[in-house]
Amino acid sequence: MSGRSLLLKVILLGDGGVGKSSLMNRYVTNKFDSQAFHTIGVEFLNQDLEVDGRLVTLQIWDTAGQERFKSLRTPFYRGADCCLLTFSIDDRHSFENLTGWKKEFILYADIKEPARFPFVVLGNKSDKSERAQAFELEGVSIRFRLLETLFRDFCQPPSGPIQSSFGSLRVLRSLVHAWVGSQSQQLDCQCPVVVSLWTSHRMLLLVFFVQCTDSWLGIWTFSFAHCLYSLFGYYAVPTPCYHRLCFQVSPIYH
Ligand SMILES: Nc1nc2c(ncn2[C@@H]2O[C@H](COP(=O)(O)OP(=O)(O)OP(=O)(O)O)[C@@H](O)[C@H]2O)c(=O)[nH]1
Repeated sequence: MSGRSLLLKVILLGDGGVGKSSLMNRYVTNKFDSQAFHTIGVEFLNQDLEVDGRLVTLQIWDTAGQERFKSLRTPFYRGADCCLLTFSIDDRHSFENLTGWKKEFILYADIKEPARFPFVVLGNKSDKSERAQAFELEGVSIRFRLLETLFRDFCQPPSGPIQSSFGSLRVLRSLVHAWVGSQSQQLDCQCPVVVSLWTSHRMLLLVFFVQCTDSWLGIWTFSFAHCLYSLFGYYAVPTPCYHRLCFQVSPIYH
């Protein structure tokens, strides 16, 4: 391993109770507290990773999702390298609110080119699939229309090759690698991908890599996934491989 560590600031945003603190603690300390309290303001933990032989320190900032803590969390958005927009799959509003979270982040982090900024959407609490299925019955397409809107919104075709402030998407991929373990080992692509993965404690991650060199391919991929879901109730997971675009099909819930 070479050189000094590269520090990467990652911000977790999302409604109160979606599980941001739990995600962070699970990732860094491998602990899960079913009686977790609401965060007040912000907290952060560091996690070291090795990426391509280089040491990267992820500084993960967990923020308070409740509205009353807005003024306490927003000053910490500046300087972020990546924003993880988190929702709970059993709470549709937490998903609908992601657009607002994204706007808040762009404003307070003073992001000049939002279309080039790496946002990742995480859907947490996959173990609560029964409630999520109730949403399905309420209106099957609502959630996916939202996903599509969000995806399109995030996936404005960039004007040039992606140049994130920390070099490349490799670091982000490594974050997801570490997060979801061995299942994500094939995450090596240059296009936006929609991934659904279960972690060891059954969190579903819907990960949208939205900064990419070829957005149109991503939109096509997403449409394909959407079609599969509409037709068969299955979600297509492009096994991320840019040159040989191949698909695994997995049920979105258990
Ligand atoms: N069933 C289930 N519960 C979870 C999961 N992740 C978190 N929780 C629970 O959800 C509750 C809220 O989790 P937190 O991690 O505190 O949520 P938060 O988003 O940090 O909330 P704020 O601090 O208010 O912004 C806690 O009781 C957790 O135990 C999960 O994957 N499945």
